[in-house]
Amino acid sequence: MAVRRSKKKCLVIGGCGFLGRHLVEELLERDYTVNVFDMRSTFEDEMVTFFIGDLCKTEDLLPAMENVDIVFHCASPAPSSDNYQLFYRVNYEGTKSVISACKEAGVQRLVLTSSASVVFEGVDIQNGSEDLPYASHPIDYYTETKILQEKEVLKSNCEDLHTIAVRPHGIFGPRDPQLVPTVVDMARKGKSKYIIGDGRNLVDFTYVKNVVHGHILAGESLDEGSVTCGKAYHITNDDPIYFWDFLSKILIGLGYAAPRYKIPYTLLFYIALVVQFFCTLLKPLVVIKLTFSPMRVALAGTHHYYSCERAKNDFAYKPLVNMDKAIDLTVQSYAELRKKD
Ligand SMILES: NC(=O)C1=CN([C@@H]2O[C@H](COP(=O)(O)OP(=O)(O)OC[C@H]3O[C@@H](n4cnc5c(N)ncnc54)[C@H](O)[C@@H]3O)[C@@H](O)[C@H]2O)C=CC1
Ligand SMILES: CC(C)=CCC[C@@H](C)[C@H]1CC[C@H]2C3=C(CC[C@]12C)[C@@]1(C)CCC(=O)C[C@@H]1CC3
Repeated sequence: MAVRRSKKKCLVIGGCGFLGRHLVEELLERDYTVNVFDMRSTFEDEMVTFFIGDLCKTEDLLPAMENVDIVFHCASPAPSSDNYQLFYRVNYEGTKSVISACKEAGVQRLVLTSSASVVFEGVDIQNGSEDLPYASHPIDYYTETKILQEKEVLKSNCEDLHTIAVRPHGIFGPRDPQLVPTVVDMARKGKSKYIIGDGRNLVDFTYVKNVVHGHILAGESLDEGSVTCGKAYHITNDDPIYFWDFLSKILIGLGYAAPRYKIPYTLLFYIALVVQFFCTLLKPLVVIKLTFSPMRVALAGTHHYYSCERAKNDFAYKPLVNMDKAIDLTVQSYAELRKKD
């Protein structure tokens, strides 16, 4: 008689990262058995089996996929890196390795963490649905390879491997290495006094626990014949907020002053483009990290918020934590970044 496993087993690729580790914690809460695959180790948990390797190598992935029901692929190089080769290798070629490893190991469900930015070209998007076309001029290399990656995952959906792409936007929460630390760094350097544009551009910032909830529901939905197979889904807080109100709440919560002085969006965007051009010319001699890259200026000065109706309809998604509570929990978790008197 075949032995029936009672618990579902999953693998989180990128499980030592910000989103990945929150996903691991919630999967354990919901009684899944969890494997983690990552190229680095950032925490220990006796309930988790860790595999260290490079996702671009199928042979590294295979041992981690043994008897796995659902693979969550949420690994990527940091978006702030400017290295096209790295993005292409990990996000595109690496994702193809993940797909072949899933097929070879007999995994039936694959959930990709994509990004809502795959449709963003630097111009306003208001309540955008998943039917928007992919950006024909993506705002950076990261986004360009997230598009390639998502296309590959969705087209590999077949009878044996059911795939889905979750598109979060602006993830924040405890242990995020990117958003809150960057904003605080800017404040400490006196660069957070300015508002780009009129300050009334609405944006999705999504609390990490809501993103995790969306991923788990997406994975659970991938039954044979489900409408969700081969599709992309926005996962948001379903509560767009003025970009500058969000930043102000984080800054004030941590004891810093809110941005006050308005700079015209178009002016700053073109300045950022020119500065980026000179930085590229100087790259062989010196590497300069721009605080106001054209990508950041575009993200800070335009509307970009998305509808999550499809996720609500197809797998009953609804955010678990509202915006005020999410900001509060996030601010409380960053005691070390609080302004010292
Ligand atoms: N942070 C955000 O606001 C958003 C993130 N996303 C996506 O969510 C996912 C997770 O992002 P975060 O948790 O913020 O990033 P993170 O940088 O905290 O985690 C990514 C993890 O991937 C691992 N990784 C990278 N290359 C690898 C390789 N070759 N082999 C094995 N592991 C590798 C890293 O070691 C890291 O632990 C990414 O796919 C990202 O594109 C999407 C939308 C917004
Ligand atoms: C210009 C300024 C005031 C920037 C400070 C905040 C930024 C560090 C974040 C604001 C929006 C964020 C964001 C991302 C990274 C961090 C921000 C630029 C992503 C690019 C991360 C990866 C994605 O897939 C899309 C995100 C969009 C929003």
